[in-house]
Amino acid sequence: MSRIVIIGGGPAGYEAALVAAQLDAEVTVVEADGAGGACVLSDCVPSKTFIASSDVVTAFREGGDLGVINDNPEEVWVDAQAVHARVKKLALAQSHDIATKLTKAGVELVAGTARLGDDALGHRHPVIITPAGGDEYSVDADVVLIATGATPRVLPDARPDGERILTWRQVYDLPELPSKLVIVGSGVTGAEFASAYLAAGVDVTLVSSRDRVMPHEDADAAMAIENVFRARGMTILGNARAESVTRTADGVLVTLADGRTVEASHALMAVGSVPNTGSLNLQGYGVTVAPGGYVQVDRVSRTNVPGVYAAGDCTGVLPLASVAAMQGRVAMWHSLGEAVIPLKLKTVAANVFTDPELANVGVSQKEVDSGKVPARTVMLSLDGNARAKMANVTDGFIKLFCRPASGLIIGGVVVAPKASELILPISMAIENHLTVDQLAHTITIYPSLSGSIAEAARQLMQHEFE
Ligand SMILES: Cc1cc2nc3c(=O)[nH]c(=O)nc-3n(C[C@H](O)[C@H](O)[C@H](O)COP(=O)(O)OP(=O)(O)OC[C@H]3O[C@@H](n4cnc5c(N)ncnc54)[C@H](O)[C@@H]3O)c2cc1C
Ligand SMILES: NC(=O)c1ccc[n+]([C@@H]2O[C@H](COP(=O)([O-])OP(=O)(O)OC[C@H]3O[C@@H](n4cnc5c(N)ncnc54)[C@H](O)[C@@H]3O)[C@@H](O)[C@H]2O)c1
Repeated sequence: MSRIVIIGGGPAGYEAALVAAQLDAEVTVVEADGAGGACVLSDCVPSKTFIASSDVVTAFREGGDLGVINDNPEEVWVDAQAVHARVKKLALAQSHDIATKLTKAGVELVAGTARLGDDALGHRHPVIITPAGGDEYSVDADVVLIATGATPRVLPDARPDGERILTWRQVYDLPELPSKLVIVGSGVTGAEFASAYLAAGVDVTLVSSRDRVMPHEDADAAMAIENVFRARGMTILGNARAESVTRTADGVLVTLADGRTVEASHALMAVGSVPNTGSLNLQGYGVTVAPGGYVQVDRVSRTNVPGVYAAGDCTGVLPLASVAAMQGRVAMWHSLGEAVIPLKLKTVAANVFTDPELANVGVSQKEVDSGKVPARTVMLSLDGNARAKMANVTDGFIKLFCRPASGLIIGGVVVAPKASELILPISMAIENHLTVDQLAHTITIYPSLSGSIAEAARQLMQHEFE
């Protein structure tokens, strides 16, 4: 029986553990904070739960446009303590569910921390485990999986204090919503929180280091969302780098590199993450660590040391829960001798949970524009869609990319409410090598937003005859 030790119990670690247990390995997961890791306890699950509450506020505020009158929309307010309590309760419940699943599968779950021991230059790898409140001990593993995730990046002159200068993990401890919030960093994390706080009625200023928000996303989609943000009253400072964030008597002062300053009641730092790899004795053990602290892995999650694998955010491959989970599973299938398909990022769909949402999959507009990927493109606004009109959806579009000659679908972008649910047909089309003709011939529900996906495919068909 193979002895496996997994360091970190987030999606990479716990999904790996379930696969290894299914393959009859003896598995130990060592997790510092709780089953589900940061994904469940402090990052993905809490933020999406918070957003679920802010979406309700938006629905209330916009009801008037559909003839549902709230005499005083300003009276709709967010009880921060109730929302925060719900966020924490839901995260803990999810963590508990995962712990139960692991235990039922026969996985040993140790609350504590672990690191690699001294390199024994053998086939087994010593892992030093320090259980919470207990004495450290060593386990010799045939296979070790490093799945330790990442931690919010801290700027030297903007140190979070948990009161006024916050990381995204600390916001749920606030007794009330900020009266004025400045969010530093307009990547996916910054944009999601900016959208949610704005909806919740907070005066939001977003400090964006580039000329537009979400610089890594599709430019049309990011601009569409930026326009919604501005129309709803958000202040967005473009080409602005925060140099420092300091406390004032009753709030914070953000100083930008160009000398501008912003005062607010609170600052939320969303300037990226750093991998949790500093205290694992990786270098001592001979595991290659790339610049930035990421563990270097191949597409089956192997490090350079046989028997030592790594998965998830600590590898920097693509920081998504879905990818972390697949990297973890692939590591176990590979190490336990199962047939395995190396990780493919081509069909990974991602979604930004702003309002509206932004989902994408496959090739990007940037790759098409640069000539790297030859493709035909169509971008179809949702404003002609009957269902969108009924629901008063005024912002959004569907974008499809296909191969010029064959019409094979190779990518797509959706900006819409619940874009996360609308991207699946495009992902399935890419995964299953479908053409725009095949998508166009699929009969969709009328009226539906997904009807616009088939309509976009029809438009790409028409191009073939031009
Ligand atoms: C605000 C935010 C929102 C996000 N929303 C989404 C989303 O909607 N969808 C999505 O797909 N992705 C989302 N992500 C990304 C997603 O959270 C990560 O990709 C995912 O958590 C990575 O999983 P992981 O298993 O690698 O690490 P983690 O979930 O970070 O888990 C790693 C765990 O290992 C523990 N650990 C570290 N060192 C040790 C040690 N030495 N011993 C024991 N334990 C240790 C850590 O405490 C942590 O609990 C979001 C990220 C952020 C920051
Ligand atoms: N919905 C989701 O799936 C979801 C949500 C959040 C995060 N994530 C994952 O996490 C990854 C990281 O996203 P992120 O937004 O946390 O980090 P990021 O690194 O993508 O963005 C951080 C931003 O902060 C900016 N920045 C850095 N220093 C700054 C400064 N001094 N002043 C102003 N701006 C500054 C950077 O230029 C960058 O644009 C994403 O790519 C995504 O994979 C996913």
